[in-house]
Amino acid sequence: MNPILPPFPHTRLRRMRRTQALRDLAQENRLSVKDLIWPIFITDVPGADVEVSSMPGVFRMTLDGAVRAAEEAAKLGIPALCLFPYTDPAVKTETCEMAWNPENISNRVIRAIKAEVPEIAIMTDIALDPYNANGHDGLVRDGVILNDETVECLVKMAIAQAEAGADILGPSDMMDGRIGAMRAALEAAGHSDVTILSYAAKYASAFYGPFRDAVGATGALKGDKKTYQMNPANSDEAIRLVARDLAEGADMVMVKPGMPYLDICRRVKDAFGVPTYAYQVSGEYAMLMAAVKNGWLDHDKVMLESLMSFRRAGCDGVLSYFAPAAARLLAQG
Ligand SMILES: NCc1[nH]cc(CCC(=O)O)c1CC(=O)O
Repeated sequence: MNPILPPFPHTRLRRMRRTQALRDLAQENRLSVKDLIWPIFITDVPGADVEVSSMPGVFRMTLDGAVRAAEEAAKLGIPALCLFPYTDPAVKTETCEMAWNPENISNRVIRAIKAEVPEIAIMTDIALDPYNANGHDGLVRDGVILNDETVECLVKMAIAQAEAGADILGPSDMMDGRIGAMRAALEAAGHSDVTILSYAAKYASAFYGPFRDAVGATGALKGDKKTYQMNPANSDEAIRLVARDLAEGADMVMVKPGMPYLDICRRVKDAFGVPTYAYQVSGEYAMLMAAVKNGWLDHDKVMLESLMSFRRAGCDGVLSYFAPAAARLLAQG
């Protein structure tokens, strides 16, 4: 861009900011309820359907609660829900079989929502951590996260979710080769319409802390995820990962976390022009809500400003725990 800018006073940039009507006309980006994906935590553990202490206003839901959330999302116009299971430590094993069990909580919730509110798109999470005694996204042997063996498990998980009726599969595991393996397996199993939103540029971030509380992984996780999630210092590597996942058959890509990585969102959108999403993760939500609770920030204003920042950075949409609150506010105009 090469702006033509005659000298002052011919140019007075404040002219276009004088009234709301002029500001509306000059506005470059807009935030709509249609840009939102609402992540929810689901559980079948009795008594676990409570507020997540580090995420004020976010509650784990039972199957019935999740169906009600889908009804609410439909009423508000939110196009998609993303499901994250909180599991009983007793079902977590080192081999993670529960991850591809058609009767696990995620797959039951997918079927229940699809039966009651079919118009809502259901996104899933594909990674072994909710079912892994080690808390890692992949199988662990002698302290090493196994890539190829994990991919086989992830493919089984993907097929089980597709069979349950998921619309969007969200591999969040960061193993190499998983998108291609899943795409081939989906085609072979007759699920050629199931979309993949790859967590392509997912960083080893400290901002996931509250999420690990929400899904009950905090105690289980041994060590960190730095051998598979990205180094927060890297940017070119994100471009290579996105290129790789698109080449393997991803329909959409994600950058995660969101606000500390808006530069990556912009680079990805400019480089590829594909449907690009950001995940405003649990720690970002917790951070804003903590300041709101202290009376230091205005809830509605920071919520909308933070969500708009993703649109300005080139994102087509955003996964956010603020989705229902933002949708209600956007409906008021
Ligand atoms: N596969 C796990 C997964 N999927 C989504 C999140 C984080 C989401 C959030 O913080 O809101 C994580 C956590 C992690 O990688 O440890």
